[in-house]
Amino acid sequence: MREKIKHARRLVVKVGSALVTNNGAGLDKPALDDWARQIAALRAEGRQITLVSSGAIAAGMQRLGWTRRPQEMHKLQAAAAVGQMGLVEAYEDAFSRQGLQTAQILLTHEDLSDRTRYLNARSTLTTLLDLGVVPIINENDTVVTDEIKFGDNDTLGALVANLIEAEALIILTDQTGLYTADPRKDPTATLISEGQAEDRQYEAMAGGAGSGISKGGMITKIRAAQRAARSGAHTCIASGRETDPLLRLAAGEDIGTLLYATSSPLQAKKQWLADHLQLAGDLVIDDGAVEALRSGRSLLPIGVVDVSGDFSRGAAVCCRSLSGQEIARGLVNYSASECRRIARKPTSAIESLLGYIGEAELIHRDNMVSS
Ligand SMILES: Nc1ncnc2c1ncn2[C@@H]1O[C@H](COP(=O)(O)OP(=O)(O)O)[C@@H](O)[C@H]1O
Ligand SMILES: N[C@@H](CCC(=O)OP(=O)(O)O)C(=O)O
Repeated sequence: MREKIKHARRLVVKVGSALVTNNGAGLDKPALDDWARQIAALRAEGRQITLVSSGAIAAGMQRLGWTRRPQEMHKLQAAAAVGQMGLVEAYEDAFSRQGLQTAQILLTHEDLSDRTRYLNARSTLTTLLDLGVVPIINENDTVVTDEIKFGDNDTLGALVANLIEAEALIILTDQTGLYTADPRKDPTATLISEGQAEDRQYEAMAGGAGSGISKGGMITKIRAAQRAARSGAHTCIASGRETDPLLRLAAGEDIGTLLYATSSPLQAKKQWLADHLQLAGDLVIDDGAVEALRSGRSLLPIGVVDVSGDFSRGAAVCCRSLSGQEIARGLVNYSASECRRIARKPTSAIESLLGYIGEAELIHRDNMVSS
């Protein structure tokens, strides 16, 4: 199984706050130098590496002399603005010593849910990689609101892996991998060497963040592996404090935890749809429509019993069963008010109800992905 990482040509490496800031003590420059050295060696083998780095808030807090992570959004955003400066400066220094150029990319979830901006982000990133530059990505913490945030950088790392169709996502953290329980709380917990990313049993083993400066914890890493697997990327969770973790993983060595992808990759557009963290509204559908969607057919207005949200044509919406379960998500051909008018009606009635001939389907199967 470890051969999967050995043969990966395009990789995303995510490093967490605890590592980058040495548990909040300030930017760990020797650690940054060490990752830059390993990444330079991987580049020299012809691999393309994108780095997703946390640490802006933790570094900003340290620069501002704050010892406790504030609760207020504006203070966190201010700390991120201060810390991001130091973070990219330190990375630029570290990579330039290896003869590599870097580029800073700050993203919000809104950037990736808008199709045009998503495609722009993808072509900029792949151009940078082709130029031999190492992109360094973080969430654009200074402008995000709850509605448009990824929330944690494990999720961001997975979405970036999907965006650039990377073959591997390597998450470096402060533990040697995924354990059967949080090793900080359960000393009998044992390391899991590998398993299927889609295997639901791992979620139950994973707890929250290990320190006050990190955000995600192990659960977001497991979910990141599930997300990355949808585009065929395999995920490794390993310690950033071991000797040469990136080089050893890339050589196929059995360290950390490998959560491998098993299902065939979703088509790129469907992948983009699946990666939407927020949807514009809900279409509640009857049992017949649930069955139609599950067998890969389009959604027709007749199967829709209720519509919630205020969305326009082309928005990404959720299709839910009568019991509230998410069945699929897709790009809708009609606005929310039009959907309400044609819900429960046969396709033949669309023209007389709306006054124009639109698409026969409310959501075409090419624009839909099952959940
Ligand atoms: N099953 C588990 N296996 C390993 N670590 C776990 C597990 N459950 C919770 N954790 C915690 O997750 C922490 C790593 O996540 P986090 O603190 O968010 O780090 P990072 O800043 O690298 O994202 C570990 O320090 C550990 O305490
Ligand atoms: N964008 C934030 C990252 C927060 C975060 O997700 O941290 P972590 O759980 O350590 O990966 C920052 O740079 O501080």
